[in-house]
Amino acid sequence: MAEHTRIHVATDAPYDVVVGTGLSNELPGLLPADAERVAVIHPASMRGLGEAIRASLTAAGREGHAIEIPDGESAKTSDVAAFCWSVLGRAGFTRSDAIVGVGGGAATDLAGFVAATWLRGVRHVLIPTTVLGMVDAAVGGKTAIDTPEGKNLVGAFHEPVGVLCDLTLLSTLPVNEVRSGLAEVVKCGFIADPVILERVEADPAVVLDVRSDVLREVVERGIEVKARVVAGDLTETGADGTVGREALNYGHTLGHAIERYEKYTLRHGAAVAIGMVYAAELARLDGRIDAELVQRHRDVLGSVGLPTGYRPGVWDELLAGMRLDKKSRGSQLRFVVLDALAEPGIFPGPDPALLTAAYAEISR
Ligand SMILES: NC(=O)c1ccc[n+]([C@@H]2O[C@H](COP(=O)([O-])OP(=O)(O)OC[C@H]3O[C@@H](n4cnc5c(N)ncnc54)[C@H](O)[C@@H]3O)[C@@H](O)[C@H]2O)c1
Ligand SMILES: O=C(O)C(=O)C[C@@H](O)[C@H](O)[C@H](O)COP(=O)(O)O
Ligand SMILES: [Zn+2]
Repeated sequence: MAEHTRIHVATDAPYDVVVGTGLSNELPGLLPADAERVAVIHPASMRGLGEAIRASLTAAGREGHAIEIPDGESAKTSDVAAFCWSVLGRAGFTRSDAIVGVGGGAATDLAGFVAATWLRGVRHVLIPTTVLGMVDAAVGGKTAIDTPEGKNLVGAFHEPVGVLCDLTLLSTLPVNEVRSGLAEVVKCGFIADPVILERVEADPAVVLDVRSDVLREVVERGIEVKARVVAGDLTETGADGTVGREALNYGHTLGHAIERYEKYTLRHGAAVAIGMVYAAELARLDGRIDAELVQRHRDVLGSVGLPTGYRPGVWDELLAGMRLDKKSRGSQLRFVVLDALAEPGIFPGPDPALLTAAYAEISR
């Protein structure tokens, strides 16, 4: 397979997602030449990598600052954002300076949010270190922090100027994190690129191997789906009458409610996997898809070790959590569903009895 793949994200401020191995030489070329100061925002567990990037920037004549944030979802808070703003302020970051976000999706969501808000927006490059970050979180410009009321409730659309996906960084990633990332990859399979599903079905074990060409292929296919969708509808307005960017939210309505209910101890991808099976059951009960396609969700997700059901007895709490989903309009819930394989659609305001019946199907 080619050493480097460049996937172009053709939005109004276009950029490339570079996928390959040993990509450290690429960073200087992606950073704006006039950025004198560069802040490297990284989680505590990525201190070695963050410091190495900071040192390489300093050696190349820039003023490098490392900003360490907590691991995982606990980075996505207003307190952590305020800490980053404080470091940038004390170091004198101006509008021509830049941010590099390194880490999983939580770190890149926070780094992107800081870049979006500092001086109302400075340029940033993202270096995702998880499968999920590479295939999804670092691409497309959705940045966010959580509030106690729910997930990603505060944020902005702010695109990076470049994304570096160095596959060698995945060598330390626990297999459960690989599984979580594969949920978003599989999501891209169901909403747009069924070849992804065929690759997983052919050999689930090889897809879980971060050194395999198959993992690389499905990651690249997932990035291509995301790049295509966000280029058509960056800010999720669906203005051309199609489902647009909301398609990428497949499985997330229930998924986000479960994540919050679990206090973020369940991986994002695991929650989204359950949410996709729920959305598939909802679509079947509404007569949109058949039982075979629902079973395909369970089989593909289950084959890579993702959960496909959730506990009974918590429906009311989950329903309350879903009301703050960004696709809701007033008191109406809206779900991304499939009308057929690779044909996503919106199901606005399902009957409450249908919502409960679909939950019964995943919580037996
Ligand atoms: N902005 C978007 O479009 C978008 C898309 C999908 C998901 N997300 C967000 O992404 C987040 C989930 O991201 P995630 O699944 O990457 O989880 P994460 O960022 O929480 O990272 C998971 C854990 O793995 C560690 N880690 C990261 N890279 C590692 C590596 N190479 N080796 C060993 N450990 C490593 C992290 O420090 C963390 O403890 C959620 O907050 C989700 O909402 C955003
Ligand atoms: O990029 C998008 O658009 C997505 O919906 C991708 C999702 O995988 C991602 O988890 C996203 O952060 C969810 O967005 P939200 O708008 O529901 O917060
Ligand atoms: Zn997601």
